[in-house]
Amino acid sequence: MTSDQHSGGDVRAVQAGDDGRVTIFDTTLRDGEQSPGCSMNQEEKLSVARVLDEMGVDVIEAGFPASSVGDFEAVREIARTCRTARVAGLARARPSDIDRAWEAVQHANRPRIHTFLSTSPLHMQYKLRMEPEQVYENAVEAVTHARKLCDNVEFSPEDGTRTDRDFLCRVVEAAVKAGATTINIPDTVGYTVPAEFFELIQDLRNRVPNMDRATISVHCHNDLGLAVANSLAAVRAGARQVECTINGIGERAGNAALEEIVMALQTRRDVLPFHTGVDSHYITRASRLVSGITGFTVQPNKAIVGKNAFAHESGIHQDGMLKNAQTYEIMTPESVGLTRSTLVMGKHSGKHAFKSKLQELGFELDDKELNDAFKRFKDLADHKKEVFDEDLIALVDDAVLRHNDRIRFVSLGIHCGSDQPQTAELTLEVDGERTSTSVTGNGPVDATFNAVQAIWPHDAALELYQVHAVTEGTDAQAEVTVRLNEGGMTVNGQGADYDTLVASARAYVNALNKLLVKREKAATPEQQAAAASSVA
Ligand SMILES: CC(=O)SCCNC(=O)CCNC(=O)[C@H](O)C(C)(C)COP(=O)(O)OP(=O)(O)OC[C@H]1O[C@@H](n2cnc3c(N)ncnc32)[C@H](O)[C@@H]1OP(=O)(O)O
Ligand SMILES: CC(C)C(=O)C(=O)O
Repeated sequence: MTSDQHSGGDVRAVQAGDDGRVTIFDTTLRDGEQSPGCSMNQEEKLSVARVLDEMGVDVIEAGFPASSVGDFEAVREIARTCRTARVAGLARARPSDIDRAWEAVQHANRPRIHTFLSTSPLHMQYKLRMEPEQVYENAVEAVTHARKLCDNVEFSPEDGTRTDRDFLCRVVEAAVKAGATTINIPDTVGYTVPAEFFELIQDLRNRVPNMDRATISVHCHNDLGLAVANSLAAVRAGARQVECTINGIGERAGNAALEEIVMALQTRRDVLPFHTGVDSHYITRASRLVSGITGFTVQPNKAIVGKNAFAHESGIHQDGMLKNAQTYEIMTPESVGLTRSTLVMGKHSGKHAFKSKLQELGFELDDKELNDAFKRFKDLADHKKEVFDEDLIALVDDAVLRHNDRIRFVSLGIHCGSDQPQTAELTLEVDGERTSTSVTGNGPVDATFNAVQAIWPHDAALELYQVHAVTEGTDAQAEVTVRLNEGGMTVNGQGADYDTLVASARAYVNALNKLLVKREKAATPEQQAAAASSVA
C-alpha cells in the first residue's frame, strides 16, 4: 500500500509552499453564539477571545456586527484586544453590513471581512427571492466592496453543499476574481457525507481556474453527526481552513468541534499529514470557559473534553492502564490540558493552595474573582467532606463568570416540608439595590421562583428546570439549569451550590441576566438608550 492509498486521499500540495498547515477559524463567538439559549455579553465574549488568541487559533470570528449594537461593540473590543489571531466580522452581502463589519474589525492587528450569500436553489428562491444571476452579481459586488476596505476577505456561498455544481463553480471563480482571499464552502444544514464532500472540494480545485489564488475553507454543521468527519475529508481534498467551535456549539446540532479537529490532526498525523498552530494544552480550559459562560454542559462521553473522555472504570481497562496507559488511551490527558491532581482541597486549605489548584484546572482569576471564589470555596468546604475538582469548576463558573450581572442573588430562606404553605424568603440585589420578599408556592422551588418574579416581574416562561449532582453523595453540590423563553428568545441559566434551592435561585437569576443581554442585543439603538435608564 502506498502512503497515498493509506491515507485514502489526495494529499498533494494545494498551492506552492503548502506544507499541510491548516488554518483554524473559530466561530464560537458567532455561529456558536447562535445556539438557541446561548447568549454572551461583551465581557464574556472577550474572555473567550483571549483564550482563543492565547491558544493559537488563527482566525476568531468575533460576531456579526450589523446584528446589534451590543455585538458590534463586542467585535470591536475583541479586534482591539487580540494580539495574534486574525479577527473576522460576518456580514450579509449588503454594503451597510459590510461597512459595519469593517468599522468593527478595522483596528485589529489582522482584520478580515467575511461576507456570505446563499447559492442553493431553495435559498435563492424562497429565502432571498432572487434569480441566480442576481445572486451572482450581488456576490461579486459584495466581495468587490469588501476588498476596497480590507485586504483579507472571505466569501461563503451559503448552503454550498446543496448548490448546483456548475453555478457554485461560477460564483466561486467570480468571487476569487473580485478579490476574495478565502473561499469558504459551508455545509449549512449538515447534509453532506464525507466521500461526497471530499469529491466536492476536489472538484472545485479541478474546475475553478483561479482556485489556487484563494484558501479553501469549510464550515460544517453537525445535523447528521458528521461535521468533523466532513471537515477532515475536505482537508484531505485540499481545504486549508476549517471553521469550528469550542465544544461543537452552534446553530441546531452545532458545528465541527475545534478540539476534535485539532486532536484528530495531532493524533493521526500518520494518515492525516496536516498540522495546526493550536496549542492543544489549552483545550480543556477553553472548553470549561465556554461551557461555564453559555450554560451548555458538555455531555460526559463527548470526545476530548467530556468528563469520561479519559476515565477508565472497568477492571480489564484499569489493569491495562496500570501496565501501559497506551493500551486504552490514544492521547494523553495532559496533551489537552488535563492535569492529574496533586493538591487535595478541603476546609483547611489556604488561598495559595486554592489559587494554585485553580491554575492547575486552567483558571486564571484576577484578585477580586479569586477572593469571591475563595469565600464560596470555604463555605462549601464547611458543608462538604471532600471538595473535588468538579466542585471547584462548578463553583468558579458560578462565582466568577457572574460578577457583572445586574441582578444578583443575596440570600434565600425556605420553609418547606409537609406543613403548608411552602414559603421562600428571598433577597436580591438589582442594580446595587437590595430588595427582599416572602412568597408562597406549590413546593419550595415554585415558591423560590415566585419570589424572583415578585422582586423582578417578567413575562418569560420557564421551559426547563433540571438538577444534577456535581459529584456523588448526599453532600454533593447541585448544579441547576433553568431555561426561560421570552417572545421566542431562549436563555439558559446555571447555578451551583450545596443547597439545591439556592442553586435553583442562582440559576433562575443567571437566566434573567442572560435575558437582559439578549434583550439588549435584539433592541434598536433607540430602545437600547431607553433601556439604559431602567432595568426591567
Ligand atoms: C447560516 C448562518 O448562520 S447566517 C448568519 C445568521 N446570523 C444571524 O442571523 C445573526 C442575527 N441576525 C439578526 O440580528 C438579524 O437577522 C439581522 C440584523 C441580520 C437582519 O434583521 P432584519 O433586517 O430584521 O431581517 P430578517 O432577519 O428578518 O431577514 C433577513 C433579511 O436578510 C436577507 N438576507 C439573508 N441573508 C442574506 C445575505 N447573505 N445577503 C443579503 N441579504 C440576506 C433576507 O433575504 C431578508 O431580507 P428581506 O428583509 O428583504 O426579506
Ligand atoms: C455564514 C455561513 C458560513 C454559515 O454560518 C453557514 O452557512 O452555516
